[in-house]
Amino acid sequence: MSDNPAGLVEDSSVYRTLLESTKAIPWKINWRTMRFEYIGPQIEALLGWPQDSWLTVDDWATRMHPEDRERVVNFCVSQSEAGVDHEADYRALTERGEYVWLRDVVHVLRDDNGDVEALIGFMFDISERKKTEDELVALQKKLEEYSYKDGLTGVANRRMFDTVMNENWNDAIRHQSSLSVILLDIDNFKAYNDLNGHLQGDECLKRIATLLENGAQRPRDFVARFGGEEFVIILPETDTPAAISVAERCRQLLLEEQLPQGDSPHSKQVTMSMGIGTVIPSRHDRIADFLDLVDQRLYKAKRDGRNRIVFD
Ligand SMILES: Nc1nc2c(ncn2[C@@H]2O[C@H](COP(=O)(O)OP(=O)(O)OP(=O)(O)O)[C@@H](O)[C@H]2O)c(=O)[nH]1
Repeated sequence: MSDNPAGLVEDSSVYRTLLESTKAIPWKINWRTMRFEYIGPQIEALLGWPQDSWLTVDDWATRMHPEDRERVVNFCVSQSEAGVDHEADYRALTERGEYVWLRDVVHVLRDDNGDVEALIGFMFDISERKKTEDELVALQKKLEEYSYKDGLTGVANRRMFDTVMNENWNDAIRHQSSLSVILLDIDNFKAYNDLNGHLQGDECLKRIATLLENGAQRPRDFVARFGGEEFVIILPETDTPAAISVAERCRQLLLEEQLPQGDSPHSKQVTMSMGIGTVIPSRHDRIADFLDLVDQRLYKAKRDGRNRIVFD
């Protein structure tokens, strides 16, 4: 029987062939001299730098993205000093000036005294994986956005309105400040859709959403789509006269847009009706009651002939 029971090949050329035919790039660094003792020839195909240009750890560190360098070098040095195997992801500079995402998997070798002697490892090209990760992060962000944005108009949706309204309500209780809300409904929008088509109706909703965002100018003012052809504006720290002037500004902006109503018997131009409410809420008041009151005013504006603002 052989004295090599594991069947390990003793001819080092076999190992070399194996190492140099993998996609991962093998390397070895002498920890005392901080010089490369070996790096696989595959490095040239991946990064463009010739195999014999990798002399010291400085060649490794300087060919790293400046944003990754300090973090990765500090991490690898501290792990190596502690004798801990580790991995690090970073962007490596190519000879053409581009960057490739690498994962370095590092194994720490110790001598008989237990002192760190060398580092050996493999570099893996993880660009594809990173790309997928980045795409997933972007997708996740989009999904989060969709969960609080109205898909058609891009302003906040009803769910977001509920959250923001709650925050402002509590804030107004705490500071005993005036909180105003404007509820707006496009007039005769059914007729608009019937006359101009649903797509044109969608366009009209988008333009009105943009215009409302321009009309409510303070940083904490907040516009949301309340549902269908109804929008809502929250105006924190705003009394009734100030809320009326925001509503008037929005109405004015809509008139300036001159959106034709189509061949409608109602009016030549798209208009909207608005209800305004202002409250300095106490702990006993309920948001739903306040919104009901504003809604009643909006419907009073409709009943009184539309294209108007009702605030009491
Ligand atoms: N194009 C489009 N239309 C919508 C959307 N959401 C709601 N609508 C339409 O808005 C119209 C609302 O009609 P009604 O509730 O009868 O009110 P109105 O015709 O505006 O009449 P008043 O509010 O009384 O002035 C309906 O025809 C809905 O189909 C949307 O996302 N896109």
